Amino acid sequence: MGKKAIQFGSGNIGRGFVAEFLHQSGYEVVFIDVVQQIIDSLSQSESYQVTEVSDDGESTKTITNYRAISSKTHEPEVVKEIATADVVTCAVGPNILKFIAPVIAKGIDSREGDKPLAVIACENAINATDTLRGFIEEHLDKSRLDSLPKRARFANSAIDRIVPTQPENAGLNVRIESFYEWVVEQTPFGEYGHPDISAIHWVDHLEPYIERKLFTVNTGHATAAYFGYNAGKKTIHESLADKDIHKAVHDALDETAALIVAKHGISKEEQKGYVDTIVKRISNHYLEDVVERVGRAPLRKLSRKERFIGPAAQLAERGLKFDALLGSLEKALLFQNVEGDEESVELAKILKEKSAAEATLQLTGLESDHKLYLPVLKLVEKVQSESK
Ligand SMILES: NC(=O)c1ccc[n+]([C@@H]2O[C@H](COP(=O)([O-])OP(=O)(O)OC[C@H]3O[C@@H](n4cnc5c(N)ncnc54)[C@H](O)[C@@H]3O)[C@@H](O)[C@H]2O)c1
Ligand SMILES: O=P(O)(O)OC[C@@H](O)[C@@H](O)[C@H](O)[C@H](O)CO
Repeated sequence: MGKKAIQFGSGNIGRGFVAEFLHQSGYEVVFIDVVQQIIDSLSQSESYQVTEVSDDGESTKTITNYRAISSKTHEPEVVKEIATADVVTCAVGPNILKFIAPVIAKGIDSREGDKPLAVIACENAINATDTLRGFIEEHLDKSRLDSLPKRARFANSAIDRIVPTQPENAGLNVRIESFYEWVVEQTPFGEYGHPDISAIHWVDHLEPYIERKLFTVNTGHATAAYFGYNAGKKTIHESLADKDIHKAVHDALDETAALIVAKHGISKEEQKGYVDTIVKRISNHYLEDVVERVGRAPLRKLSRKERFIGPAAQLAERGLKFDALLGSLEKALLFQNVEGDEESVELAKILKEKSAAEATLQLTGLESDHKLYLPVLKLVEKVQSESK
């Protein structure tokens, strides 16, 4: 039998990145989603195209050898597929992991244990696979937990490729940037060895990679999005063309660079080169990446380990500067009541109805004795008083 991968989430990253590389490595891909329209489109087509766009022009790859199943209407089929798969990946969003866990648990429970399933969550979050594993374990047959390592192995990953919201008439086709990075822990696979997926850079320690990615690409991206949104810009490219926003992004990335250099032993020169590449990437005008996509789900982005509070808290602990990150945070707090974004509506409600202390705790999870707590509390008070 050929190699089979189950991909939860057939959205931008699912189709445009994960499935592309699974396909390239010889896997049949079974997409699992809950949106019937996308299941139908995938089921009724034999191929779709992934087009890389850059200054060097366009280059298109055709993806074939896939099927699609709805976990909403056909859960038993999904369980059967997982029982005989080599790999489970997901790109559904960090808040959705708890919803896909029960069916993955059933699939793992129905495996016998000749070779473990490789589970790799491909989300923008620190240790998303560990989070998914925690939810899966809540649903596993407790009497068989001893044999879990023979039935499944779990590896954290860092995934980087900009896949913007696609034009409405694009169908299944995806336009993306040519750059990509997919880094995954290899130690969890132990004696079995990691799965054979050509795009992946396998490492023993993921933290430097995931923190560098989240606190550079995503901190810079989100800073451009929130400043841009508040200045009436449409895209990230347009935002970065504004010299004040460009400076705000660089200032924030100078601060996160200080953390990355101090914590992970990456040289200043290497980090500077990385930052320059990232700013060039997020400025890519071919991508038409709208500020609402990049700023989406502000409650997740404001949380304790995420792209602003995560690095700012660590900088504060080290006695290093974090003022520019506070500037980004202020703009993020103003991303309120954005059409189609439930979290932005909830953010507005929290800031309106809660005291500054309650809102600070709920939004950021910062401990009241943390060095970052008071500066953030003051910022929350300022945003609240200016909104009145
Ligand atoms: N787009 C990017 O540039 C990019 C890059 C790197 C990482 N990521 C990360 O990848 C993840 C997905 O992002 P995206 O941009 O592809 O989002 P997306 O909204 O395009 O895709 C998410 C998909 O998950 C599906 N889904 C939702 N609930 C589900 C469920 N219960 N079961 C199965 N499928 C479900 C949705 O229907 C949708 O098709 C996020 O964690 C994001 O941070 C995105
Ligand atoms: O996906 P989010 O909501 O965590 O962040 C939005 C963008 O910054 C993100 O999708 C980037 O495009 C991506 O992380 C690039 O690798």
